Amino acid sequence: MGAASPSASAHSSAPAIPPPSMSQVAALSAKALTQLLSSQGVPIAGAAEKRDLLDLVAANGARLARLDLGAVRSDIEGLIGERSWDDGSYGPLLIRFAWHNSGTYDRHTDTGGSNGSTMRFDAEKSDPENKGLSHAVALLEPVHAKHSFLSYADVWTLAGCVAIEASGGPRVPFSYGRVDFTPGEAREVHGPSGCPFGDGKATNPGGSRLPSADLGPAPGAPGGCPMHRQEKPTIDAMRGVFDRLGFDDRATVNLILLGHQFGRCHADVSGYEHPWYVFDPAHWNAYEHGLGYLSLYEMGAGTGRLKKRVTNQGKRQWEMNMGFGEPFMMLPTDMALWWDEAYREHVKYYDRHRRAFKEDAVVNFKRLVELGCKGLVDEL
Ligand code: HEM
Repeated sequence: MGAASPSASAHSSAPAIPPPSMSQVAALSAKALTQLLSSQGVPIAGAAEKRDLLDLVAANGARLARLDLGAVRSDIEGLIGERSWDDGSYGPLLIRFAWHNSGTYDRHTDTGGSNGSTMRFDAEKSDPENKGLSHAVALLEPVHAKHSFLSYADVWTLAGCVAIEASGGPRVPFSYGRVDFTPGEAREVHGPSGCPFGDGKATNPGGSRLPSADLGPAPGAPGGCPMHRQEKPTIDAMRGVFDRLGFDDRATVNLILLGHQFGRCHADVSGYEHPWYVFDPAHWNAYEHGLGYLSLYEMGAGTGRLKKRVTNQGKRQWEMNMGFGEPFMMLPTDMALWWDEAYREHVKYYDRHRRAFKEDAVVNFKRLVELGCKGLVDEL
């Protein structure tokens, strides 16, 4: 995945905003259409069916502009700085939530992803990889109740974009128009469970389509052989998941480094412990203030100072204790970005090109949260 093309950001004057196309509008729910029309002062009395609303949109096309989601963004932002939660922020939880909603996409079947908000259904809700995310669902419920012209799928996804920016990262532009599947629609797409869950066994033994952080050492790998061979099962599976999503190695590295500069692991959620970036886990930091991931990897992985430890929950993680209280931690999949030669080149590239890291992060996160979504409309 290359850096954002300069031409995309180099316009000096604001481009004219075209109204949404009819095919984009047709993908909106009746609620969203009502909101769109009301926000532009179009009287909707008597328009009972979606068909009538679409007729009104067609008749008033010139008056329709994109929706301004500023009020939704600021309501979400208002929730994020919660002092009593972890490191004083719900940001990392919301970023992980948006990624887990989207990371189920399968480009081979064009199923999964954030569209449908299938994490409302039991199988995906109780996927062990999604443990802890019910807090995010509950947190965002009032936001959806207040702005119910947006689907859950849109609110959950927008929250991840807002969280990146509210945590000191770049603005991730958002496009809306995801729908919430009814149980019947979800079963039609995914079978009895109604979720993209259960068919990920090749990459995650639990059946989740999300990546497993550790599949254990390769059976029969001789002790002392290079780590990329010893940990081949985990590396092959994570590459398999990101390929299924449609991301190459560079985008994979970019997305994991983006996500795992924020937040922490929780013994009672995943069985792993501690933050990736001890100094300030609630903010975009690793590439902003000197000490990037490469420095961490070089100090740790490169010199053998990241030491393997098995947590009380039986999870293998790598830690470097620099005497700041908590150690820096790495999951086996994080270590894989150093162990695997192809991934490692991208880690090194981003350490030297930190602006490209940020630009790519915006492009890749937006792409991630739009996988499988059709007819989205850019917010104003
Ligand atoms: C191989 C891929 C990945 C694996 C195996 C993985 C695994 C994990 C695990 C085990 C946790 C700890 C959960 C807990 O104990 O609370 C976690 C947390 C987190 N992940 Fe990932 N992850 C991956 C990729 C990503 C990506 C691509 C993003 C976003 C772009 C991301 C964002 C986060 C965030 C922000 C947290 C912290 C959550 C919190 O503090 O509550 N992860 N991840």
